[in-house]
Amino acid sequence: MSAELIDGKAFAAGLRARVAQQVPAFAAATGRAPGLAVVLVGEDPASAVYVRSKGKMTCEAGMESFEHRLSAETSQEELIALVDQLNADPAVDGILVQLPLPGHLDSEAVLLRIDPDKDVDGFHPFNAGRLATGLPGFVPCTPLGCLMLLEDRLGDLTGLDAVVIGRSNIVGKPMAALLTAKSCTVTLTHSRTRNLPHYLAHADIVVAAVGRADFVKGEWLKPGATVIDVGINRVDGALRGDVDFAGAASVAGAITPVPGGVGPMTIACLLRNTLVAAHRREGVALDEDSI
Ligand SMILES: Nc1nc2c(c(=O)[nH]1)N[C@@H](CN(C=O)c1ccc(C(=O)N[C@@H](CCC(=O)O)C(=O)O)cc1)CN2
Ligand SMILES: [Mg+2]
Repeated sequence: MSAELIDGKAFAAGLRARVAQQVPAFAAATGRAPGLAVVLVGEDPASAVYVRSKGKMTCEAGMESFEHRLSAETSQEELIALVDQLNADPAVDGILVQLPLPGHLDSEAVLLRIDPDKDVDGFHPFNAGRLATGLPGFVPCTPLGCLMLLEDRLGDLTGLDAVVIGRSNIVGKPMAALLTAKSCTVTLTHSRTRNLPHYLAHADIVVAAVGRADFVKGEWLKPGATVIDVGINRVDGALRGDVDFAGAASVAGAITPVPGGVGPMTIACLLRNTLVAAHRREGVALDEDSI
């Protein structure tokens, strides 16, 4: 292995500490802590772990956590009613509905119901549109975390060639928009792209979010590339990324591990977005770029 390891776990811990540092001043100005409501529907084991972590880290940052656990049989109307209640609650600055939802529920309609000013996941089409047009809004946590790791490693990204693999609304598309806003030359590829190695051969930055274990091979990479692996694939009880780590690590300049790379950044960025939402809602000044 010659690549440098990008320690997302350590970076995320630093980000959570910077968020926590800002909470007392907000509380002094408003008489309350920032509040995050997380909604879990059903018993998906991975989702339950993520929701527990979100609650724990929200409290550790000095913020208020409101957890809503609903049965797998919850109806669309009941879920929408809860979102309406959270939209109207002044103690709630951020609302997150844990995905995936059980199959009988309409995720798009639920996300559309969240007040865009409380949409700390950045999944509402209003915030997606703001990101696409370069206006301030909320950026989805996973691609925001990837961008922070990239800027920490590479500094100014201007002019770099970036290839994003995966076109989901949650990672691939917002990632491409963020890198475009940072003046990268971005190619958005996906599982159906013909001749992916052709595009990767020129990429200074690779973000893999395709959802297939070991999909990206080391020999496809440009030597020295910075590789961000968003994949969390469970194979025979172990976690695997979307990148063949051993092969890629002998070619890349730097790479995120799985676990311990992008994953921890997702929750840290959620806390960051909640802090930002609270300040914006209360009209309290915050230097958002310093966090
Ligand atoms: N409403 C949302 N739903 C989902 C999101 C999201 O951002 N908003 N993202 C994922 C799940 N997720 C957070 O919700 C998440 C995934 C992974 C991690 C993480 O820390 N992963 C660890 C490994 C953990 C493990 O062993 O499973 C790592 O990569 O090191 C945190 C949060 C889908 N749903
Ligand atoms: Mg995510």
